[in-house]
Amino acid sequence: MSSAPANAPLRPIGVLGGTFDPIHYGHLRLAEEAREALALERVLFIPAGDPPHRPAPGTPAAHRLGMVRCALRGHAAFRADDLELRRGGKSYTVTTLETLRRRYGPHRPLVLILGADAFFGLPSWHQWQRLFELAHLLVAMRPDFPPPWGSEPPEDDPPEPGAGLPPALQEVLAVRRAPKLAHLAETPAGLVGFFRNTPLAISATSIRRLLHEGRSARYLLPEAVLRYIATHSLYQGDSLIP
Ligand SMILES: Nc1ncnc2c1ncn2[C@@H]1O[C@H](COP(=O)(O)OP(=O)(O)OP(=O)(O)O)[C@@H](O)[C@H]1O
Ligand SMILES: O=C(O)c1ccc[n+]([C@@H]2O[C@H](COP(=O)([O-])O)[C@@H](O)[C@H]2O)c1
Repeated sequence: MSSAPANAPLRPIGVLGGTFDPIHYGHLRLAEEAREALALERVLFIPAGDPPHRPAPGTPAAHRLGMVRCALRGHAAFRADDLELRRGGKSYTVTTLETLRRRYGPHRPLVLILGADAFFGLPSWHQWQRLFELAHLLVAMRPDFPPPWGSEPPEDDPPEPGAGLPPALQEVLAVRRAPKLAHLAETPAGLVGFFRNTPLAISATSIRRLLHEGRSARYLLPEAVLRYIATHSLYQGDSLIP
């Protein structure tokens, strides 16, 4: 039985989709900081079966899911969710959010967490405008990409959208940008929050490259994931490196 009072506000659910080839500390730290900042009840890590905007991943979906499960073990609020793997076809985020909206009901805040690189490409996503009907967006910094906001504002001011953003995103932000992150917990969907997460210059691409070259990837991803990779002899072939 839940210990929350009957009229307690519904805590938001975080959603972090990715190819996770492999999962690394950039993903995990982002999810942890988002969980803390927004008091997320849980964060769902959703490996894409067939990621829409990139070539098919070199690593089978079962192994990408296996690595996510290894990485999340022991964290009570983090869950691997294989809904996109079970669904088959292109892993459109809009379809995933429709499923989650049915699962959690109309009132629960859903927060789609994504890095600045993914956010810049948003206008090319399948039915991207529908995403805002289904969830909020929390946009995180990535050191190798320009931040989605312009010059760095003083700590207490909300960051302003950057001039380099595609016009379609500027239009969306003019209406939907949340002045405070806390607003994302107050309604089910529709806002965009900019997140001052700890910038970590870690990517799955750089990890695949290190492993392919026989170099160490320690401390870029959990030891349990490195053991999984060794056990299953992953990331040894040329075709896995772009
Ligand atoms: N270091 C990071 N900091 C913040 N966000 C990240 C980081 N790495 C990945 N993300 C975000 O996590 C989500 C899933 O990323 P993905 O699984 O594609 O990892 P990746 O490291 O970008 O992979 P690849 O190098 O293969 O493109 C995306 O929204 C991405 O922007
Ligand atoms: O729905 C879309 O059209 C769409 C287009 C590109 C990316 N996505 C999702 O964005 C997440 C990050 O994608 P990627 O390729 O950076 O791993 C992952 O969950 C993808 O399924 C979704």
